[in-house]
Amino acid sequence: MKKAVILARSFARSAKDPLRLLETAGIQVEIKKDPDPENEKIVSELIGDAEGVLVGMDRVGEVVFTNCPNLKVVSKHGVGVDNIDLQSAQKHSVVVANAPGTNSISVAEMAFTLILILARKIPHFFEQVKNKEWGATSFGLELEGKTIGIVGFGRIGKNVAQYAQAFAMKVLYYDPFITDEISPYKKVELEILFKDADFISLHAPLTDETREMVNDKLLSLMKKEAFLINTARGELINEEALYLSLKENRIAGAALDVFTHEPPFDNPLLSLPNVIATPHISSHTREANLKMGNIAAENLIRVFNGEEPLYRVV
Ligand SMILES: NC(=O)C1=CN([C@@H]2O[C@H](COP(=O)(O)OP(=O)(O)OC[C@H]3O[C@@H](n4cnc5c(N)ncnc54)[C@H](OP(=O)(O)O)[C@@H]3O)[C@@H](O)[C@H]2O)C=CC1
Ligand SMILES: O=C(O)C(=O)CO
Repeated sequence: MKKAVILARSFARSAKDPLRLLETAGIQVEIKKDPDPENEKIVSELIGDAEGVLVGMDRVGEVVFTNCPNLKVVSKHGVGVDNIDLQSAQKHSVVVANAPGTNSISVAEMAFTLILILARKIPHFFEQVKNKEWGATSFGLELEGKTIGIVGFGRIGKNVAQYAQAFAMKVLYYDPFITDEISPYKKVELEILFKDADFISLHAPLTDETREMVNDKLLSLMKKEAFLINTARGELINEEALYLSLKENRIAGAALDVFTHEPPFDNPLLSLPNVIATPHISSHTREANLKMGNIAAENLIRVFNGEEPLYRVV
């Protein structure tokens, strides 16, 4: 009987159907809690002699591939595969698969939720009510007529653009891999996007090109009233530069679902009054969790059966 270890945290919480898929396929499933997803040694120990692993943000690199020679497939419970060393996987002949599109609605809805929360200063007013202070102490903003800049115009970015259009916002996007204009949106250079947008939402994958793409130079182009929203990956931003921009009120605020190191409990960004944060939960809805789980399970089963996964990365 082939064995698969499940490390993806949200899978373990509500994965009735995907779990049934795996068990019906005759796979021995072990659900384990990963206490330190960035530590490859621990990840290796948890995988042990299993042939398959279903991961969330658990780091899978050379250490894991070397320590787990039985491993045949790494199935990502989600989209971004930046936590998996793809070159190393190829070197060790391990298949990597992911679940594109399964969480794009949830993440786009989350990004837009954060935009609305920032625009209407919800955390500030909630604190105020809890402190028994009633009435408006400051003004929010309407979205109508404002400009949103979307970095990375893939599945999630395009959903965010649709929502923005429904709010009568102007939509700018930057994506070097899209050559044609996608009407009614406007493709622009990254610098123009940072200069002109009132809200900037990041939706690019983490790659060598995008790592710390949001640096001091780009941040310095932003309007003083503009907000940055990141539901993609923390590493897209140089966090030190962002900290200074926010601390010196050179930009209005930021909403961050993701950080360079997670959990970010010691991250100074969390001490700033103009930052709101969530614990990497943009895809955590019942609907997306089920879709991610089913595709991730199906990918694993297919590779175990000697077939192509639905979405092979390498
Ligand atoms: N917080 C969370 O819980 C979640 C975070 N995510 C993150 O969001 C990212 C985007 O997801 P999704 O929209 O589904 O992915 P997609 O692949 O559909 O979209 C990403 C887009 O960004 C483009 N891109 C690549 N490089 C750059 C660059 N240098 N600058 C700008 N754009 C670039 C891609 O082009 P091309 O396709 O040609 O490479 C693609 O069009 C994921 O990679 C993941 O890291 C995703 C889900 C949940
Ligand atoms: O799908 C992804 O890349 C995620 O980050 C899911 O949490």
